Amino acid sequence: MSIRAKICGLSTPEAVSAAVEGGAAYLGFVFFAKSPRNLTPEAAGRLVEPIRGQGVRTVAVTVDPDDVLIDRLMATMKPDLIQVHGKETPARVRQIAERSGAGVIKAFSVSSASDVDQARAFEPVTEQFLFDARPVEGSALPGGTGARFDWTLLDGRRFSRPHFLAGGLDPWNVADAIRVSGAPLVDVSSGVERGPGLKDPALITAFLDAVKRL
Ligand SMILES: O=C(O)c1ccccc1N[C@@H]1O[C@H](COP(=O)(O)O)[C@@H](O)[C@H]1O
Repeated sequence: MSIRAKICGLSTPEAVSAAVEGGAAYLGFVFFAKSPRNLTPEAAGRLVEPIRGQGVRTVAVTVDPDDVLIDRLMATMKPDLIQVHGKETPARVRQIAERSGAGVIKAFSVSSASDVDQARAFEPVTEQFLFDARPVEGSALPGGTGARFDWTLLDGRRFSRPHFLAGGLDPWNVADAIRVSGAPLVDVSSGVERGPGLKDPALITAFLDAVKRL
C-alpha cells in the first residue's frame, strides 16, 4: 500500500527536516491567528525555501481566507496547495483556485455520513479533499485539536479526488485508521507534538515510519 502523509502545523527548521527526511509527501503551515501553530506567510517562506525542488508539496492551511491573505501567500511562501478549513462555498473555492493558481484542498468537518456527502459539490473546483473531525461546540480552532471521528464513515466511499483522513491521528493509531477508513492520504498535527504547537521531530519520524510499514 502506498499511503502518503502530510505533517501539518510545522514552524521550525528541525521539524521541517524531520518531515522531509522521514518521507512526508506534504508539509502544512498554518495561517490562522487563534492557532498555536500560526505563522506569517514570510516566516513560512523562509522555512520552505531550503526544501523547494525536493518533491515535497507545500500546503498553506487557512480558514475562510480573504484575497489579501491569498495574494500575500502567493507572493511569499508560494505554496503548491491552499487548504481551506472554514465555511468556504464551491464558488469561493473556485475564486481562490483561480486567483492563486494553486490547487485547493477543501476540508470538511465530519460527525456523520452527510458531512462526507458535502464533498461532491466541491469536485469541480477542488484538487483534494480532507476529512477532519468536527470540533466541539465553542472550540476556537476548526482543526488541529486532536479530535477524532468515526473512521468507518469513509470506508468504501469513492471520490473523484484523492482524500486525506485527519483528526486525532498519531504514530500508534495511524495504521488502524488507514485500514478502517481506506484513505490514501493521512494528515497529522497535534499527534506529533509534545505540547500545543511544539512539533517533536522524534514523533514525526515515528508517524512516518508507521505509515511506511503498511
Ligand atoms: O492545526 C491547526 O492549528 C489548524 C488551525 C486551523 C485550521 C486547521 C488546523 N489544523 C488542521 O487540522 C488537522 C488535524 O489536526 P490534529 O491532527 O487532530 O491535531 C491538521 O492536520 C490540519 O490540517
